Amino acid sequence: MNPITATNVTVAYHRKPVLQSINFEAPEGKLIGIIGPNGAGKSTLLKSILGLVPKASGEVNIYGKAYRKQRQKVGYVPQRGSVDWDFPTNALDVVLMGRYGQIGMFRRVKKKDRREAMSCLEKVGMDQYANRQISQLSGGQQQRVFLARALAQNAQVYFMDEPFVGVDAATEKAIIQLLSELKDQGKTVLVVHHDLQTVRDYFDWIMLLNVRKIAFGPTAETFKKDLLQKTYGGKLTLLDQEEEQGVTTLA
Ligand SMILES: Nc1ncnc2c1ncn2[C@@H]1O[C@H](COP(=O)(O)OP(=O)(O)OP(=O)(O)O)[C@@H](O)[C@H]1O
Repeated sequence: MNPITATNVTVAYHRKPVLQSINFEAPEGKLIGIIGPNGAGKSTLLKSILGLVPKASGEVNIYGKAYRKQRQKVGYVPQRGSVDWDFPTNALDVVLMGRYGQIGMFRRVKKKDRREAMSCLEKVGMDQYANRQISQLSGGQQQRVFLARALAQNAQVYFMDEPFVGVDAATEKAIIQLLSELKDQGKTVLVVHHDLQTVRDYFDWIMLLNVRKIAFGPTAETFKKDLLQKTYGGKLTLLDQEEEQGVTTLA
């Protein structure tokens, strides 16, 4: 069964549609990039799937059922800028929050949960910061803690909103390693992504989005100049310049 099925999803802010009639079926066990210009609706697509913004119409199913029935199967790494980092909590507690689906809101956190959470922090190289307040971590370290929280959830489908923004090369590598481990475990990961240069290396499939779905398919067939032109419009001249400089190679 497909991990995500979106049917006719339309979202409007103040009556202005920012996503229009989006249909897609995401294949299982793939790393999927969502690509498109600023304001294309990429974050809104993730939020509408997770029920964080209301849909004007349409429906999304996770493994055939509404999201509210499948919460435990879904992990979300929000955009770093959208999180209140002054919230007084330490890194380990943030990761433990990821386990509440399994612990149950009103049951006590057991040693096993702490061990699991610590091992997730270890996987992202943050175990030595377990007791540090999250406001006292660097941007890249905060991002790693959020990834650890998603790991602790042990979900089947992950949504990540620009996880590579503002992180150093080592963190970017760590995230990519983690994504490929999730994929090896048969999990499906949707990632909002900006850097066109890395699309081909990072993703098996991509969605090109600009209010409407322009294309969705295997990267080799979809990361094409004509489709990118349709997605980015006039802004693609910038890509052409990069191509001339040998920075981006478009098929
Ligand atoms: N809470 C909101 N209220 C009103 N309009 C919003 C809100 N959030 C987003 N928008 C508008 O919806 C459109 C899509 O925004 P969204 O953040 O989904 O785009 P995006 O593709 O993720 O952009 P970026 O690449 O810049 O992060 C934009 O025009 C934005 O201004």
